[in-house]
Amino acid sequence: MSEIINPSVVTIGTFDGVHVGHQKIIDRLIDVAQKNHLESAILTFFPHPRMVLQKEVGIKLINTIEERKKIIKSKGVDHLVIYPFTKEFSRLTAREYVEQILVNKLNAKKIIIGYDHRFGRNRNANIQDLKELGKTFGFTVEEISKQDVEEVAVSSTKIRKAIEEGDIEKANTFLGNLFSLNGKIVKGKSLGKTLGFPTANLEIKEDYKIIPKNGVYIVKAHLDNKWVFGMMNIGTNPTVGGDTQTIETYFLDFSQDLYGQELSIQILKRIRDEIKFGDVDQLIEAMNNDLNYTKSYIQDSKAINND
Ligand SMILES: Cc1cc2nc3c(=O)[nH]c(=O)nc-3n(C[C@H](O)[C@H](O)[C@H](O)COP(=O)(O)O)c2cc1C
Ligand SMILES: Nc1ncnc2c1ncn2[C@@H]1O[C@H](COP(=O)(O)OP(=O)(O)O)[C@@H](O)[C@H]1O
Repeated sequence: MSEIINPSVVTIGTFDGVHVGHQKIIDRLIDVAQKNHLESAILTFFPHPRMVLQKEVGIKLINTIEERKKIIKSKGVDHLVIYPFTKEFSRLTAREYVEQILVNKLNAKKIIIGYDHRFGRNRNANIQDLKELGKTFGFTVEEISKQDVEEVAVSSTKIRKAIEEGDIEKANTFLGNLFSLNGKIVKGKSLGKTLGFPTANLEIKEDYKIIPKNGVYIVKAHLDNKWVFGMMNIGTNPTVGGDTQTIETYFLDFSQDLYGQELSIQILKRIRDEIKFGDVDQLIEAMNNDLNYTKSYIQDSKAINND
């Protein structure tokens, strides 16, 4: 973790999704920073505390740590400080944590924090304790109200649920952005080309990334300096006897080799469930229907966005 030399205003949290509720806190953080001539910093823990303390839960996150870094940077926050959350770290007392991290490493002069934030060994300390420690260490504490905190927590949970149910449009509305999957294009079973629909297989290295419900989706990706639309299948390819989950996209009006490339694929809309067809001809017919549906979606969205 890098140290922040200049005095800062800090907020602490996971910020999973960096959604419209988080955006309000980020706006506040930047506003306080500017008015007080401080640098703005978000302190986040990675791996997520629940990944370390409750491994069995297997939590899924909307953003990988790399995705979160990128989005937060794009919002104009000066520092995203990622502190490695370990069992040893979780045993620091509240005072040790405040002194070692918030004061010595982040040089915090102001801390913006939820009314119910708890910290230190066994989550012993609360916002009142933080205010007291502020008197010793020279920072002040600004509280985020119950209502604002609940809005944020509820929408991260709501977004995860919407993604798991395949309701990408709802997730995108809450995110104020398009949900995306990022990874590398790898070789598949080499069946796609024979079906007339070559598909780029996306390999996501982070096992904690949330994956939408199996099914077919309209997507877009930035390839070769332009936006290309595609249709993505998430599933096990039951028609051709597959059994492991793959994420594969056929890109429209595109014919280049994508193997080995890092791709960011943004998901726009769900089309249908993945189906186990009786034979490959039925699958091809369904893919052609998906193609027609996708083309008319693109036409309509072009009419709306005028691009
Ligand atoms: C738009 C689209 C829809 C698809 N729908 C289904 C489906 O409903 N059922 C299915 O078994 N496979 C479906 N597939 C997956 C094909 O079976 C898959 O593309 C084929 O197995 C090629 O795999 P490969 O890329 O590993 O060669 C779909 C693929 C695409 C691109
Ligand atoms: N329109 C396209 N959409 C997706 N991939 C394409 C397209 N045109 C060419 N490709 C290339 O073809 C590969 C997919 O071919 P495919 O026969 O499905 O093989 P495999 O399943 O072994 O990856 C992609 O990874 C990409 O490199």
